[in-house]
Amino acid sequence: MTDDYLARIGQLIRDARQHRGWTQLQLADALGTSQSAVNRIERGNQNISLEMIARIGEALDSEIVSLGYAGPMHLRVVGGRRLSGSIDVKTSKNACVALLCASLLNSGRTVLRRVARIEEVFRILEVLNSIGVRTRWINGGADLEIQPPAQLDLNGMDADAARRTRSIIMFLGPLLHRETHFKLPYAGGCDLGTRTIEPHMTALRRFGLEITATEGMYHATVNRQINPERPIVLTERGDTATENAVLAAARRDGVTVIRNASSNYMVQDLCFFLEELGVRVEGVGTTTLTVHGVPDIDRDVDYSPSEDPVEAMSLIAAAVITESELTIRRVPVEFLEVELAVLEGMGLNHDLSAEYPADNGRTRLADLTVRPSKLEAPIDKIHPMPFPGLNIDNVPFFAAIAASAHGSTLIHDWVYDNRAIYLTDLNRLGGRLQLLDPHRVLVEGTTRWRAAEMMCPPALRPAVVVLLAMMAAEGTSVLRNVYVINRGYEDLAERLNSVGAQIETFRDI
Ligand SMILES: CC(=O)N[C@H]1[C@@H](OP(=O)(O)OP(=O)(O)OC[C@H]2O[C@@H](n3ccc(=O)[nH]c3=O)[C@H](O)[C@@H]2O)O[C@H](CO)[C@@H](O)[C@@H]1O
Ligand SMILES: C=C(OP(=O)(O)O)C(=O)O
Repeated sequence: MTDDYLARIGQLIRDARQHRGWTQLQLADALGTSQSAVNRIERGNQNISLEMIARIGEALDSEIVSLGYAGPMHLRVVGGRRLSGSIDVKTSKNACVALLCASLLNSGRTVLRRVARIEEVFRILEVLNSIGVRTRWINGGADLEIQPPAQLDLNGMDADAARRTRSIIMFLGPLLHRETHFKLPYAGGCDLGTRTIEPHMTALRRFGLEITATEGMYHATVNRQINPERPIVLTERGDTATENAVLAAARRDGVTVIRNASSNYMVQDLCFFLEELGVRVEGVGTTTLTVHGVPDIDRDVDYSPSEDPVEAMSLIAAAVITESELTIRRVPVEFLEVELAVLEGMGLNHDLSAEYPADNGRTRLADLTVRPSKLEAPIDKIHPMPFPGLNIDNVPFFAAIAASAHGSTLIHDWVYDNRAIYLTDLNRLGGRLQLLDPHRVLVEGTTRWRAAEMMCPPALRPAVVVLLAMMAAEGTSVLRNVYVINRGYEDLAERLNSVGAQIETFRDI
C-alpha cells in the first residue's frame, strides 16, 4: 500500500470512529490493540492488512471500511514447503465456549485469560452482549472480562449469532436458575449430521427443565419444585451434555451426582473454573462427578483455560504431512496419550520435553518435537472413544497422517453421520481414500499430494485436514470460504506462516 492510500484509509477509520462517538481507546479495546496503534493507523503511519480493515469495519459497524466483509474469506496456499521452528498451542475452543456460558452463573466479574480469538467465541460474545452481558478484551486483547447484568434481556438475543454455534445449548444449564420461561434458537455449528439435544435433556429434565421446539426455537419452562434427588445417569458420555448437567448442578442448593459423565478436557476446565467460583466438584477426570452446588455465586474470579488438544493434534499432523521438523509447544499431553501411542506405533520420530503445568495449574503440558519419519499404517483401525480414548475430533487428522504412511489404514468415525464423507475431499488433492460406508474410510498411503482449488468442507476438522494437504502439495491451491476453520482456530494461516508455510488470506471484493 502506498503511504497516500494508508492515509486515506486512516482518515476513513477516524471518520467512522468519530461518527460512532468512540475514543481511540474504545476502538483499541474492541480490537484488542493499543490506543497508540489506533492512532498510527488513523494517521496512515501503520501498514494495515485487509483483515484488520475488516475487523475495524465490523467493530465500528461502518459501511465505509467494511470493504473486507464483502465476501467470505478464502486461503491461497503455496504448498510443498517444509515447516520449521516452534509454534505454541492456543487455548481450546471447547473450554472457552463452556466457560463463557458458565460466566452466566456468576454475578461477579469473570476474567478468562488468553481466550482463543476465534469465530465460535465471537458468536457467543455477540449473544452474551445482545442479552446485556458486558464483555471486553483487556490486557492488549489477551484476556476477556465478563460482567453479567442483574437482569438478562433474553428477548434481545441475537438469534443469528446464536444459530451459528452449537455451544448455545450450554446456556440451558445456567439459564434455568435465572429464568422460569425462556427461548433459545436451535443450536447450529458444523454440518455433521443429526446431533440431538436429548442427551442434554436426560440431565436437565431432572432440574425441572422442559423444552418444546417450534419454529426454530426451543421454548423452555422450569419447574423449581423438581430436583435431582437421585444420581443423574447420562445416556451418552457427551461433552456438552455433561457440561450442561454440571452447570445446572453448580447453582443447585445441594449435592448432585452425575454418572457416565465425560471426563474430557473441556469438562475438566469447566470443573476447575467452578471450583474458583466456590462450587466443589469431586471426581474430576473420572466418569462420576459429584457437584456441591452454591445457590448464589457472586465472586470476582480469574481463570486460565488450558491448551487445545485438537489444535495440538492439527499441528502434529501439519508436521507429519509436510515432512517437517517442528516443535509444538504447550501440548496438553494428558489428552493426547492414545494419539501419541498410535503415532509411535506407526513409527513417528519425536521427542517430548519434561512436563509442566498449564496456567490453570492442573493440566499437564509438554513440548513435542516431530521429525520427518517413515510411517507405516497401523495394524488396527483408528477409531475414537470418549476420553481417555482417542479424541473424537482428532480422527480426521489420522486420515491425513495415514495417507502419508505406507499401507492401508481403516478409519472408523462411528460418531458423526457425515464427517467421514468429507474426508474423501482429500481425493481431489491426490489422496486415495475409499468410502466403505458413511462411517468408514480406507486410506491408501503414501500420497503424492497435488494442488487444487476447492470449497471448504462444511466441517471444522475435515476443512483443516484439506488445508494441511494443500500445504504438502507442490504448487498453488485455493481453499474457498474458510469461516468454518476460523470457527475453531485463531489466525491459523498467519501462525503456520510463522513456521514456514505460505498461506495468504483473501476475499472477493
Ligand atoms: C463445544 C464442544 O465441546 N464440542 C465438542 C462436543 O460436542 P457435543 O458435546 O455437542 O457433542 P454431541 O453431543 O453432538 O456428541 C457428538 C456425537 O457423539 C455421539 N456420542 C457422544 C458420546 C457418547 O458417549 N456416545 C455417542 O454416541 C452423539 O450422539 C453425537 O452424535 O463433543 C464432540 C464429541 O467429542 C466434539 O466433536 C465437539 O467438538
Ligand atoms: C465438531 C466440533 O465442534 P462443534 O461441537 O463446535 O461443532 C469440533 O470441534 O470438531
